[in-house]
Amino acid sequence: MKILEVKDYQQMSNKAAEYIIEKVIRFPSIKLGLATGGTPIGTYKKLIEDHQKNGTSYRRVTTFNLDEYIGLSEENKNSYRYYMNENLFNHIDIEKSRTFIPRGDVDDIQKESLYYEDLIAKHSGIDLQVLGIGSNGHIGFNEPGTLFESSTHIVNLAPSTIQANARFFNRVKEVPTKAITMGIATIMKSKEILLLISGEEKRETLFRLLNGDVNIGFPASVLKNHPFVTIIADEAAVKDIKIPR
Ligand SMILES: O=P(O)(O)OC[C@H]1O[C@](O)(CO)[C@@H](O)[C@@H]1O
Repeated sequence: MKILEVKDYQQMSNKAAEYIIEKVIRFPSIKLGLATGGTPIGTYKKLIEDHQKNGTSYRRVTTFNLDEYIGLSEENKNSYRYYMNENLFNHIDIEKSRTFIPRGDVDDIQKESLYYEDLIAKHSGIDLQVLGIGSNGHIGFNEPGTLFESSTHIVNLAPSTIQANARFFNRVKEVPTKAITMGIATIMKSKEILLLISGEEKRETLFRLLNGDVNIGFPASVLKNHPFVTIIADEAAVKDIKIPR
């Protein structure tokens, strides 16, 4: 894993956006894996700014999002489809028909999981997957204990994840308790991974990632088995952590 240390959230967002833009310019038909949550919002802002200023085009780009809450329709303001439209897709020239997010509001979620996994495979996989990380080490919505062999599946969200995500809802009771997520094996099949970590509250998470062993109790540890992972972490997250070189 390669680690790029930057000053703060803004610098992390700038660097991540530069990283993505460079790939999109070099490979206009790139397949990007995208994340939601608070972490990538600044990165998406920079992508929009660059698109408006420099005209970087996403016309031929295909995107696959990691996850979606079960029970929320695409129009629901807390759905990840709504988030992606609002924070990125509505402001760049991407073809909406090439932006894929698992559906959380269909009757047969099991079928949707198989369909989504198959869809990614049919597109020959993801070239660059952007990831955030939960405090408990979750990637996508793969909570501790998820098998590394897992493909797209349904999960029960950990109480700590529900608490952490309650800030986006009016009340904690409104946070869905289940989600559909790419599995760990799905994520690991991506050719390259860009992991973003910011803030003091993620310091222990980063410490465990860098210094702990690979085990299913801390899902992100699997990334140590991937040949091309770049972490962009800010000072608040990295502070006092000895980075193994
Ligand atoms: O970026 P945040 O809001 O800290 O969330 C971290 C991770 O948790 C999730 O929001 C899921 O809980 C992921 O989508 C995200 O990568």
